[in-house]
Amino acid sequence: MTDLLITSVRPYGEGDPVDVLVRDGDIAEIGPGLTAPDDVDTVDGAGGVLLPGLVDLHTHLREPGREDTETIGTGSAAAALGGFTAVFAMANTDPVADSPVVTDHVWAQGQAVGLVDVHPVGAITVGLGGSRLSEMGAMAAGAGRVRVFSDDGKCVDDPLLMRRALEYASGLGVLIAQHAEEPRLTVGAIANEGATASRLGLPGWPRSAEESIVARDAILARDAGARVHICHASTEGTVQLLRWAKAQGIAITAEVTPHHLLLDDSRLETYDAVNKVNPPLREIRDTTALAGALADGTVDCVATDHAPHAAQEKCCEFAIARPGMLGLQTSLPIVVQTMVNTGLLDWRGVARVMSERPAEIVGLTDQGRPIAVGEPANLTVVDPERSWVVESAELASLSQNSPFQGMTMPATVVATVLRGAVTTLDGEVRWPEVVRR
Ligand SMILES: NC(=O)N[C@@H](CC(=O)O)C(=O)O
Ligand SMILES: [Zn+2]
Ligand SMILES: [Zn+2]
Repeated sequence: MTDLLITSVRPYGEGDPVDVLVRDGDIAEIGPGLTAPDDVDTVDGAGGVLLPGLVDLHTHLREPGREDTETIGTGSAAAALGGFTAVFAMANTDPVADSPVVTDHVWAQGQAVGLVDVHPVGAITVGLGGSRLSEMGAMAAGAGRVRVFSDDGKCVDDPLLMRRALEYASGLGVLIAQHAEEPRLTVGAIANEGATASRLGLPGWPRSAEESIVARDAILARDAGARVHICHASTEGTVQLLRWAKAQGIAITAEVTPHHLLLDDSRLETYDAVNKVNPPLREIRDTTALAGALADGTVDCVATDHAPHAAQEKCCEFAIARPGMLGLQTSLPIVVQTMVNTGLLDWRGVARVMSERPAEIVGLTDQGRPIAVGEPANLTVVDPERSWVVESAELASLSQNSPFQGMTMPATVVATVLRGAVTTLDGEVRWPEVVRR
């Protein structure tokens, strides 16, 4: 059965436009002038770029516990509109995703929604408490097949516990993802420690809080023979440490967020808490180092750290506002702006950092695949020329804390395809069936 014909797209932005025919969820034919039966679903690519479906290793979907700010349904819609076919939902929910009860629910609910594969991240420690390891094996063996564990939102700061987590994870073949923040160095901290924070009277969050943990964990991973992944790398020093660690053959990987590529702490002048995030926005030298590192592979991939918060948690004093920013619907255009339009990456590079590498890091075998006959049709069509203006209220998320409000994005996700089914087209979600949102 033919599912779908995508016309006039340029895989990886290369060569002349071709058509792509999808059958039974897989790519069946690629070439110019393909035809399909009349009743087949079609997407007009209009000469746009075809990428493998995007994969996000770091999102917060807030279900269970804070369904007033996001659900697996609304978060899935935002993800699909952003070009994603798989996302990893962090464990800092309520209850915490520290048991198969929660992780299996997240997986099952994501499948019931059907817009994007929602892979649960399991907590490393019980209740994110930082003192006792969770039952990683039970979560890995459950229906949610958890393959990434993280206490994100909190750092696993106890070095002995981190060592044990790495050893345990390496035996299970799963990945530990660290929120690198030495908590003793960030007590009361809210903005990057530097000139801007001093001028604005905001307590500083020093780079050393991140870098000391990155260095420590690289060494712990080396000695455990384990892999470690660094969440939301934000400093020039972290880039240098990653470069050093990779040169030693340490199995360390890292992600950077779109906001840490584009924004710096000069945004804080307004005291608008939409710019509050953890780790904080840094300085130009950091954004420059991160972009260079993403281009040369020192930083492996982009991850959104999509972190929805309610209005009352953001429209308040900077000091008490929650940290976090929306990211799913703006990530691809920001990568275009910071990496493609600057000449740092071509579209092959975008496919690498937003799909192939993240899929590889977590061992997804059906995502981040080549655009080729016989491969699963997880695809994203991008119009690289069509710009749009961010209106937070119009994003699919239940929350509106986008720091990109009012900014012009240089590129548009035209369509997203999950296993041959169109999940979004021209900014509209195609809900597979009536589901709870
Ligand atoms: N990034 C953030 O500022 N906030 C995240 C937690 C986290 O990613 O550390 C959240 O859950 O809101
Ligand atoms: Zn974090
Ligand atoms: Zn996070």
